[in-house]
Amino acid sequence: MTALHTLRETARRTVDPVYWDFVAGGAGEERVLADNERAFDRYALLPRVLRGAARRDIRVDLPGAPAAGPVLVAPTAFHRLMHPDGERATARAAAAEGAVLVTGTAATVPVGEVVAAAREIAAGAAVWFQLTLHPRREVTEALVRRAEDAGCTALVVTVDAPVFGRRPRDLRNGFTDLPPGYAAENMRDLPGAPPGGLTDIPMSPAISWQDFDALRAVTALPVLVKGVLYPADASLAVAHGAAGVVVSNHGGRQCDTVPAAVDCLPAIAEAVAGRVPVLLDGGVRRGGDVAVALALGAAAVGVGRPVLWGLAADGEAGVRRVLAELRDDYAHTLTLCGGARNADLTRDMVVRRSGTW
Ligand SMILES: Cc1cc2nc3c(=O)[nH]c(=O)nc-3n(C[C@H](O)[C@H](O)[C@H](O)COP(=O)(O)O)c2cc1C
Ligand SMILES: CC(C)CC(=O)C(=O)O
Repeated sequence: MTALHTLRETARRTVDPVYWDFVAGGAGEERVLADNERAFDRYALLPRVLRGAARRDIRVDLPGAPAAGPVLVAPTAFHRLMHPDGERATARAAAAEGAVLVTGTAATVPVGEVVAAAREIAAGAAVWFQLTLHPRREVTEALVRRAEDAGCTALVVTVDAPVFGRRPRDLRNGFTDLPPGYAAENMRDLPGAPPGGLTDIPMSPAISWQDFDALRAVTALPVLVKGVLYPADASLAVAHGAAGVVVSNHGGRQCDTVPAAVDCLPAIAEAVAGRVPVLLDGGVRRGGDVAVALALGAAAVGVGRPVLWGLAADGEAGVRRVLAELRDDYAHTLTLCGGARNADLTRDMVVRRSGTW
């Protein structure tokens, strides 16, 4: 069992089973959830040798995060369900490990406190804000102002949630709202918006690129688009001024009939053609997965559930262990593949693992 899997099992024993199901589960029959991880087993790396790769540097320049580590904390809702310190602990851990933290609309600690917690650990810590666009633009704008005032350095707009995914575990458990004392704090007291319960996260199928353009008009922050699987949508995102594209199927929590995230990466990297960074999340569980994603064209990867395992198992220290393990395992894999820099991992080094055709 890897270090991450040990933390997962500790978390499973620690967390209320209803909250565990919320985190661990996915939409429908959880086919996509399973496939995100399994897909990485279908790829193998062909190492290069004798490349004189002694001076390793795995940093990457991302929007609002120069010299970031290649593993980001993907935005996940309601960290206080995992640990009383919630997003505060996650922020401190991410800052300590040099990882970009994406906090967001559904955080249970207000964004100002999250950024302050990160900056207490490292003055230059980068925190991005995940935004779910509200059909009423003034609500979105008020949320953006909160993120800007807090000191977030980029926005990440989630585009794969026009409606909430149908998640059988949550339906069976009756997990339809947050327990008393917990709220999506950033949604509190917004003009005309409801008070910040689970169902108050604004999801609307009416949102379009026009809303995206309207968002860009009210902020100077770089805006990434998260949840793209269709290559032409990645091109559209670039055309609409996106600063980055995140290939993601929302960790298998939305549509249960889409491909594994990593399988969508090459076509999107091709469509974007280096104009903006392409990121990937979904199923990343080891350094080799990070290496495969980078070789297939990702500039960096996000991790969702493993961070929550670490948080539930051991708070800030647990999240640090997860991020350090993935970073160090990636760096080790890079060296084993003859690379010193992320760019040394190239697409021709990725092959199908035998027996998985
Ligand atoms: C419990 C949980 C909550 C999530 N909440 C959000 C969210 O609020 N906004 C969002 O864009 N993505 C959300 N995601 C999706 C993650 O950002 C990410 O796409 C996914 O977790 C990556 O897959 P992984 O968990 O296999 O690493 C959530 C995922 C989980 C597991
Ligand atoms: C509360 C939700 C908006 C969080 C989410 O995106 C998810 O559970 O996948």
